[in-house]
Amino acid sequence: MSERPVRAGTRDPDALVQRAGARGDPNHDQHFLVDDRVVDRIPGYLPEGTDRSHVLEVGGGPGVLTDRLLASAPEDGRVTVVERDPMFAGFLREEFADAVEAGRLGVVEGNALDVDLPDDVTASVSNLPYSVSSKITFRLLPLQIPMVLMFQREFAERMAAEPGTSEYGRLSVTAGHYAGVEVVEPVPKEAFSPEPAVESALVRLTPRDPDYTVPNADFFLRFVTAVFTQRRKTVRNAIRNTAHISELDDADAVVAEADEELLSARAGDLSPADFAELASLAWRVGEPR
Ligand SMILES: C[S@@+](CC[C@H](N)C(=O)[O-])C[C@H]1O[C@@H](n2cnc3c(N)ncnc32)[C@H](O)[C@@H]1O
Repeated sequence: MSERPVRAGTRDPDALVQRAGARGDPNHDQHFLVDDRVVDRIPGYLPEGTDRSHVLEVGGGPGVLTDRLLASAPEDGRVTVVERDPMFAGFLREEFADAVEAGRLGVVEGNALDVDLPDDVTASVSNLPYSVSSKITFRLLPLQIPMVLMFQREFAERMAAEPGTSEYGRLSVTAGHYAGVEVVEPVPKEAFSPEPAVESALVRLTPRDPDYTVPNADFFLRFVTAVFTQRRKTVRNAIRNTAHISELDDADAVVAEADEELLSARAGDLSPADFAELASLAWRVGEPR
């Protein structure tokens, strides 16, 4: 049995998994980082100048990332880790008992989708459970904090995609509404145990105001989602065909007033600002419910 090291930031991933006494269960999104070169780099991907006084980690597992986050926090800084699996939540409390006692680590046992989150978190660094990574991300994005999150690689590339590329879509526009999105490191399957079926990537999300304005953010996101469900159609037809999703009573009024160039394009060619122009018009004349 390996000893628990005293200094944060030095715990060996394999030893942690061993001490936790349980293998990761892929059916519960449990793929643990075991390549310490990758883990060591992760906290450094937060944007320069990030306030690290209270970092949120979603999905702590056996705590290899928790360990690095505690090590990279300022002396009076805190880490809160949310973990759904009671066995791993209990292990984290025990393994990091010193940090818990000192008030530097809080372990919240529960589902990150609905558990109360502390209202003073300043950043998030997480190796997310992939089956709910989108929902968790869109719960965190409105907090407008810098984040470094691990995703399935394909998902990460869709989030960061530019207009006109095949990866560009609903995800790129909606995530980009809250943050600048950059893929900072592709991570191979071998960095995890058990290995996931897909490749992964680390993404940096830097909060920012978009370079356009919209009268209602929820409606904008709904409108973008609706139009992208018909990405092969012209925007004109997509707006008409998806009024039930965007919840517009008068999609024809939108089409009658919109710019012809935007209407004859496909969704994948519109910039976020183009979407904002159309959504603003739809909000004004389309009788949104
Ligand atoms: C990919 S593992 C990451 C574990 C650890 N941070 C690491 O990097 O090795 C995801 C963790 O999230 C936990 N988890 C799964 N679904 C969750 C949810 N809805 N809310 C909170 N934690 C969840 C799993 O039990 C697992 O420990």
